[in-house]
Amino acid sequence: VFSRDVSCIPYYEECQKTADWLLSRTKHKPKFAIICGSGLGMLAETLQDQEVFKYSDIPNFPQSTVQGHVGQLVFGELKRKACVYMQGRFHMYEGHSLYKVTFPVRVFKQLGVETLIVTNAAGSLADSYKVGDIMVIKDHVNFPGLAGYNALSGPNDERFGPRFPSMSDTYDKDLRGLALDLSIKLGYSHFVQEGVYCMVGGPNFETIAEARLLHKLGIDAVGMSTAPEVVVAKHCGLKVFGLSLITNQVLKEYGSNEAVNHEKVLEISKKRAGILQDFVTELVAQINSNNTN
Ligand SMILES: O=P(O)(O)O[C@H]1O[C@H](CO)[C@@H](O)[C@H]1O
Ligand SMILES: Nc1nc2[nH]cnc2c(=O)[nH]1
Repeated sequence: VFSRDVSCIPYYEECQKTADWLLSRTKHKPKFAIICGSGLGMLAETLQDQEVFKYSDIPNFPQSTVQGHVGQLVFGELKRKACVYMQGRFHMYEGHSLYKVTFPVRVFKQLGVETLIVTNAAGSLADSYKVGDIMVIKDHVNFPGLAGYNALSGPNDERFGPRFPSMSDTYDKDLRGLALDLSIKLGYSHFVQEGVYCMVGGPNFETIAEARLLHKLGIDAVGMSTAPEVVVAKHCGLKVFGLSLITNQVLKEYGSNEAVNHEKVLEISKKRAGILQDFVTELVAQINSNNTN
């Protein structure tokens, strides 16, 4: 489940075939790819001149199985910048190999994408965060990766990137700075934070003891995605920027009956998607006007 089946057709060629299939059907040449987190598919709604491809029609693409993840790629223009949105991501807990989870990122690279923007729904461990806050991801802890369940496990294809990629500067410093400046300009600074995201395997939410452990480790927000996509993006030379929407507080005390569930996560995502959409739209516009890209 966790590493790729090395007996399948060559991975690079497989990604290229999918990229070529898409390029022959869309007029857009995206420089930005945006992955929509749980319940955040509507981020793509502001795209102009849309072209939509269902995952079930795209060669080699996995299928979405989680509620709140529609399962289609949407190409279009945001402030005249060509973008591709992934409405529905793949998670390790769905049973996809990490090679499948990260397949779209490598396809994006072969489409000519230069910047990957990841979004996710996450629970907060930081005491100062509130439900509805947006966290600019400064760094991550890839728990499955640390335990050997890494999307880069298996033979390394140098055409994607090096065997031992550095991850010390993964979330682009300039883009983080730009986002924090933008949050002030947009009047968002009272709910925009910067912090560390942690990926756990899921699909269960945290026990109290696990929540306390993550809190002690200095983690600000926890979810079940993002790290594999980001690791693969960094490996193949994409710029990375990430936003977590805080959909719930992770319980750290016994005796509460406030337990989180996926429906509550989706409810908050739906409520805050508009704000996240504006943030991403303005950021994409600024990246170009500031020549940060
Ligand atoms: O990370 P995304 O896909 O936003 O979704 C998060 O929300 C779901 C749990 O409600 C999990 O899939 C978790 O990873
Ligand atoms: N692991 C985990 N994933 C989430 N996704 C949204 N909220 C949460 C949470 O509290 N924990």
